[in-house]
Formats: sequence, structure tokens, C-alpha cells
Amino acid sequence: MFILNSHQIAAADQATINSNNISSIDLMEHAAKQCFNWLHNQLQNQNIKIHVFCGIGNNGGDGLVIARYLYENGYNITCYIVNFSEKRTKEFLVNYNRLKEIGKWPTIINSENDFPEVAFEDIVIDTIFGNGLTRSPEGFTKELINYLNSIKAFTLAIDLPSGLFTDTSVIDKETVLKASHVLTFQTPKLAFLLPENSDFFETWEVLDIGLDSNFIKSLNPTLNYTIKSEILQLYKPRKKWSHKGTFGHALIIGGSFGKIGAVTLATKAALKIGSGLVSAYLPKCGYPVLQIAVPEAMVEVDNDTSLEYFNFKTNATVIGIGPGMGTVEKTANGFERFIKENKLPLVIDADAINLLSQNKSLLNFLPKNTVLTPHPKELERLIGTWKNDFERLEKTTDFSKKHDLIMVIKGAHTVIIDSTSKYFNSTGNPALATAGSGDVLTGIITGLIAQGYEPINAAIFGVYLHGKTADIAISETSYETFTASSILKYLPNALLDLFNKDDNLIENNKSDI
Ligand SMILES: NC(=O)C1=CN([C@@H]2O[C@H](COP(=O)(O)OP(=O)(O)OC[C@H]3O[C@@H](n4cnc5c(N)ncnc54)[C@H](OP(=O)(O)O)[C@@H]3O)[C@@H](O)[C@H]2O)[C@@H](O)CC1
Ligand SMILES: Nc1ncnc2c1ncn2[C@@H]1O[C@H](COP(=O)(O)OP(=O)(O)O)[C@@H](O)[C@H]1O
Ligand SMILES: [K+]
Repeated sequence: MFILNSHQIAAADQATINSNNISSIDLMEHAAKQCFNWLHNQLQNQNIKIHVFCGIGNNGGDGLVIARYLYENGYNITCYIVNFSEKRTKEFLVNYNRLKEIGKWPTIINSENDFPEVAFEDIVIDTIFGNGLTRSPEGFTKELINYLNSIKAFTLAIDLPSGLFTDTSVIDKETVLKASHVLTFQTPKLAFLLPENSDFFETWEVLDIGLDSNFIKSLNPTLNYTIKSEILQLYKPRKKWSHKGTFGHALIIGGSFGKIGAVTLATKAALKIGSGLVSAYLPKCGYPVLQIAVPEAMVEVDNDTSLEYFNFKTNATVIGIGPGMGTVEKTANGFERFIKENKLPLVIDADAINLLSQNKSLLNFLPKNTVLTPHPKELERLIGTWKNDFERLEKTTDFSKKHDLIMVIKGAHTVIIDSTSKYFNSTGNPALATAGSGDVLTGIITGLIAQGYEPINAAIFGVYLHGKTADIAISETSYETFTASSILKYLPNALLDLFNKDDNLIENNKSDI
């Protein structure tokens, strides 16, 4: 699913009006009606006090439409206009008049003296600012946001929590209205996917308001939020006459005394995801462990307790390197020789990333489309610090372009970056915040490349499946008891789930325009 920036959304809005012969008033009516339907479905006419706070732009216009439906359906509601400017939009004014026509005059808020009593048990609907926010809210609008935040009532934000910018960083955290849930129009917003904004909303979902999909495609958006229907298209079905040679040979390199588990997990994962053959190359001390833990794998060994020689004979299709490897000097020297001589596709993780950070000249020897899977700390060692999460994305893109690499920045919404695009993952939960979870991911991506998946697709697909295991598991286990081995246990379910026709945000909310 494409993620559009604020200009692209506004352009898609206009293009839809032009090409679908729908008026902007009707588009607003349709979008806001979906928000009302969502709320009505949750509330089922319960007598809960609802406060709708409207700005003076089209986000406020949405609020006026929602307010009208709430009144018409007998809800206990008050609608307010947050009067921060005289620049009312046409759509706002039309819907303002429609409210008046049914005898419901909104209350105007001109200053702090006009703030209403809101109780913790009430519901707040936030339509003060949406996609048209151009600067941080100030004055009494900022005070209102703080006042509402202090009450902590359930807050439903429409399109965006007011004060949150779609594509740039929030400067003053006191200027964003904290949402319990966001109903956002047409596309996820980049702001929802970045950790720095985690305080501003709990959950969000996309409502398909029927913006022109051909026009959206023609914009060639570079940001994506990968959902199941797209992942399914990446899947390579197996042919009847295929054999183990068809599915490649993954070689996992890593481990050191005390960290043999990391390479073991990665090896198991490469096997479990379907690599035809899997080998591991590790220090001698890990030999019995690996052979017993993964009898299907072949094993070659290096020095006693850490890697030094990198003189394996395995003729692999792809190498995943780094889990548990350590960074001692002899490993660093051996790694340097290996990188300078290697011609095979690579997946680089953990200590192998740290060694690259220590010796950046090695980046020039990496094959095109090598996949690197740093968590944020490893990324920082590699590319330096960033001012905010938006800058982190841009710096990583520049790095990816400069060295022809595929970067997988791990986190709650892992993002896969190549020279042209960014793919945000839609699966996963905090159950994955557990030791060894990244090692399993390395094995999965390596195992997919072994089977012939393009590195970029292997990264997108692998990250999706990895996250999906935790989403499936959580219905029958707990966050705490899920371990890296549980990822392997649920990998079959994650694969099978691709063929279940269900979910997915936008597919649940088909437009009836
Ligand atoms: N796109 C779609 O498909 C559809 C969109 N729809 C809805 O439209 C919403 C976008 O509407 P919008 O463009 O009118 O912007 P919105 O956020 O209401 O307010 C902008 C106003 O606020 C002002 N302003 C900005 N920052 C300010 C500040 N800090 N302090 C004070 N003022 C500030 C700004 O003025 P200016 O910056 O020019 O001074 C302008 O007057 C979108 O989020 C969605 O809810 C739906 O109806 C259906 C279809
Ligand atoms: N809160 C979370 N939500 C979703 N995924 C998460 C979360 N926390 C961690 N993960 C995932 O778990 C993995 C952790 O990797 P990493 O930090 O390398 O762990 P380790 O070094 O222990 O193997 C990454 O794939 C990351 O995206
Ligand atoms: K809003």
C-alpha cells in the first residue's frame, strides 16, 4: 500500500474530484460518514458525552459532518469550533450551515475562557488540524491541546492527531493532541510509522475513501506499507519437479564461544524457510551444538573459540554472516580478507555490521544489493547520528544509494530501504523484542535469497513473515513467553496465513463511492 506525503494526498484529493465527477463536499461527506459509522458501530447509541472539536479547514469540515450524524442519531454531543483563524474553507462553511439548518449551532472557542468541561469518561473527537497543518499550534489552540491531553479521555483523531505533521518532525511535543485511535484517510501516514511519534497515538487504521487509485499510482510514490496482498505476490510457488538443488544453498557464518546459539538460530531459520541445503561455518567449540541442534545442516569449523580463517569450502548460493561472531582482532582481520575476496550475495548482520562500521573501506567490496540488517544502534555506528527519525530515513537512503545496498532498519515498524523506495513492515509486536530474534531474521532472509528471491524481495518478505509469526502466536501465547525459537515454531503458520483471505485495513473498508 502506498504511503503518500501531504502534497500527494492533497493532489489525489483534487484529482479524484476532477476525474470521478464528485464534488469536494460529497467527498468530505463520504469520508466523514465512514468515521461516524466506525464510531456508531462501537458505541451502539450508548449515552456517552461526545465533544467534537473542529478546526476551520477541511479537517474541521469532517468534524462538522460527523457532528451532524451524531446529532441525527440521538447522541449526547456538543460541537465546538476552535476559532484560530478566519480562513474557513468552502467545505467547512457548507457543513457549518448544514448543522445550523438542523438547529445545532456549534459553540465557538476564542480563548481559554471558552474551554468546556470535559470528563475522563467522555469521548473527544479531534478534527482541529489534519493534513493541512503548516506549523506548530500556538496560543489558545496549543493550550486547548494541553488541556484535552490532561483529561486523558478516549480521543478519536480524524486523519491525524492534531499537531502531528504528516512528513516532518514535531518540534514541540506539547502541541500534539494525543489520540487513543486515529481514523486516517486513504493511506497510512509516514508519521505513524516512526518511533519518535509513539506518544501521540495508540492505534490507527486506514479508511479507504475512494481516492483515484490510477492517479495515486501515477505519482510513483516511493514509500510503501507492505500488506498481505502485496506479500502474496512475492511468494514463489514450488514446482512439482523441483528438487533440493532448486532451492539453493544457504551458508551461515558466525558464532564465538558463548554465542553459538546465535548462529544456530540463524541456521535453523534458513532451513525452516526452505533453503534446499544449509551449511554453517563456526568456531570449533560450536560443532557438536550445531550438529545436534540442526541435524539437517552441514557444518564446517574455523579456529577453537572464534572465527579467524574464514576458509570454508562450501559452495553456497548466498551467505548470511554476523550472528554471534564477535569483533576480536583476529576475527576482524579474517572478516576483512573474506569481504575482499567474496563474490557471493551477502546478508550482513550484528557483529559483521559492527566490523564494517570499524572499517568502512570494506563497504566498497560488498556485492551490489547486499542486505544489511542493523538495529538502530548498529545503524548509528555505520552512518552516524541523526536529528530525528525522518532524517534517519534520508541518511539511510543516501547510504544505500552510495553503496548499492539494501538496508533493513529493525524496529517496531522495520523499514527496508533501497536506492529508490522504502518499505515499512506491517506485522510484528513486542513479543519479538527478545534475544536472538534478529538472528532468526538473518537466517530467514538468507534462506529466501538461496531459493531465488531477489534480495529486496527476500528482505520485504522475510521481515513480513518474521513479524507475522508473533502476530499469530499472540492469540495463544503471551508476549513474555514468546522466544526466538517461537518464531521458528510459528513460521509455518505465517506462510500458510498468506493464503487466508481476511484482514487488512483498507480491504476491510471498501469504499462505496
Ligand atoms: N485529502 C482528502 O482526500 C480529503 C481530506 N479531507 C480532510 O481535509 C483535511 C485537510 O484539510 P485542509 O487542507 O483544509 O487542512 P486542515 O488540517 O483542516 O487545516 C488547515 C488550516 O489550518 C491552518 N493552519 C495550519 N497550521 C496551523 C497552525 N499551526 N496554527 C493555526 N492555523 C494553522 C491553515 O492555514 P495556513 O497554514 O494557510 O495559515 C488552514 O487554514 C484532511 O486532513 C482531511 O481531514 C476529507 O474531508 C476528505 C477528503
Ligand atoms: N516492539 C516490536 N515490534 C515489532 N518487532 C519488534 C519489536 N521489537 C523488536 N522487534 C523485532 O525483533 C528483531 C530484533 O532484532 P535484534 O535487535 O537484532 O535482536 P537480537 O540481536 O537479539 O537478535 C527485529 O526484527 C525487530 O524488528
Ligand atoms: K485531527
